[in-house]
Amino acid sequence: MTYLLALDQGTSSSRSIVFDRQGHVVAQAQQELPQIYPQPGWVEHDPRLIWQTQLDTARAVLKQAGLSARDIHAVGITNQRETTVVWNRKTGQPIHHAIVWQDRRAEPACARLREQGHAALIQQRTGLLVDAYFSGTKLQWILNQVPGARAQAEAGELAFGTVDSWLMWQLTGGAVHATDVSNASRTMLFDIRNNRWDPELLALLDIPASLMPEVRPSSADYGQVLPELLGAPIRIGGVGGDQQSALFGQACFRAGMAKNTYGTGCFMLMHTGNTFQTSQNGLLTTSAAQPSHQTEFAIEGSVFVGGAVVQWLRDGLNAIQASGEVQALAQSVPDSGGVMMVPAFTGLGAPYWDPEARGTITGITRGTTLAHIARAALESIAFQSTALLQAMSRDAVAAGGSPVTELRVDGGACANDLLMQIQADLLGIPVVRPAVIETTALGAAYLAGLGTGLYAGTEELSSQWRAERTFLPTLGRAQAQERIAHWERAVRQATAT
Ligand SMILES: Nc1ncnc2c1ncn2[C@@H]1O[C@H](COP(=O)(O)OP(=O)(O)O)[C@@H](O)[C@H]1O
Ligand SMILES: O=P(O)(O)OC[C@H](O)CO
Repeated sequence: MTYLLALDQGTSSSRSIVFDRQGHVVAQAQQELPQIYPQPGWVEHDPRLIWQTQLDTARAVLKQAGLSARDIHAVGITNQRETTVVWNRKTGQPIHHAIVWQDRRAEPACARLREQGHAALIQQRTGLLVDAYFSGTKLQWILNQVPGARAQAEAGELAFGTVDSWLMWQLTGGAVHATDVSNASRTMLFDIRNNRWDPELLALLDIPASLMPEVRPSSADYGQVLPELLGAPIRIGGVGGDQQSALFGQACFRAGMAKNTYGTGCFMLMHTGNTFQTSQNGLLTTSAAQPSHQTEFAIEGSVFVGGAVVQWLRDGLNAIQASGEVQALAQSVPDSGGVMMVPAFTGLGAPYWDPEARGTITGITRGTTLAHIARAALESIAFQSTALLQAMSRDAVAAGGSPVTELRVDGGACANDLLMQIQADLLGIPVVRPAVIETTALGAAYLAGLGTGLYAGTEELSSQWRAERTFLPTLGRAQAQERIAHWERAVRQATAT
């Protein structure tokens, strides 16, 4: 048998999964990653723990699967994106904690970039809107704030990387300082049409080019895992940012194919083929995972509070004991009884982009119960995702394509059948849940398999993709539109607060 090992380094945990050649999960191991909150709005990780937890799970999963490193054909890496690590090339030690993608400390630097009129250039080159979310201004912050960092950087002593680069450096004992195009596209420093670091943007943010990792396709030779780490050397054959990796694992390889990941937040990506297209509807353009040197793009939108609204029902309202109980509670009523929840706990993301918006629950009457609120909470996940998909479809049509015709889903909350049915009803298109919902890790395994010649091409991967269940819309379009209009009214109320 031939196996692939995916290392999936996420925001809240490090996971390792062994897949067989057909893409079935053979074994998985997971460890929590401690979060560090030094100040309001700041979020950090200890890079040494990122590495340690990842290595521990890789060792654990091989043990669980009863395999040795020699049984593993190749390793694929997928990771939380944008999170920024800077380390000393000689000692291999990080010079600061990793600044996590959620961290807002670079907002003043971004405001300056916007005020100085650089937003249009940045969007043209990188596909991104100027925001503290991306790595560029986090890296700039480290160089400016960590004592001695700038001088060391200018002397060529430091290396920058997103989490994939950091893991590769550790896995190869410092032999490889590289990243893939999909991770690079989240830095706000990468020219996504020409697949290279942009000298003008590096200069604008005052970042010496010597810090930057070499950029390779998502399927490529990324060196070998040191034999002492897992027991034998293994080739690293694939790397992808987690959302692009999920798009790949969902076999969305062609323009117009889209996936939504329902985790803490929701991340929706639509492949746009080889065409670079900036969104006219508040979405981002990003590099898709690229198995070859051919550029491929995606349009992306994210919802900040997705499954997290269910955590709030559990921890904030004590309405349920465990996330999985929300379905039964919400199903105990036929509808939300006119209650509408906009979970703008931390502002609203795409396509609304309102950092000042705050959560609202409207339409409460004497008859409202916790069950109505739970139903409205689930609906809010689907409404927010609907707004993203509608924005994407408008972008696709504006570029001469067609609206999205099917949505593939994954992530923890896609296990909720009621949520998936509500989603299909609102969208008016089939919502398809695959047999393997570990699509992020699967994407990395597939990229590694392609990079090492295990698969002939993406057609073979498309033929391996299997639906577990398809949710078809049952609600009339007029009714769906009425409900969406109600949601949009509620959003206007939440943004007016
Ligand atoms: N049955 C369910 N219905 C709705 N939400 C759920 C359900 N099960 C888990 N969730 C939510 O999904 C999220 C966990 O999904 P996961 O993909 O593990 O997230 P992440 O990768 O962001 O940590 C949590 O926010 C949880 O509340
Ligand atoms: O680690 P996740 O799944 O929360 O994903 C984080 C995203 O990559 C952030 O852009």
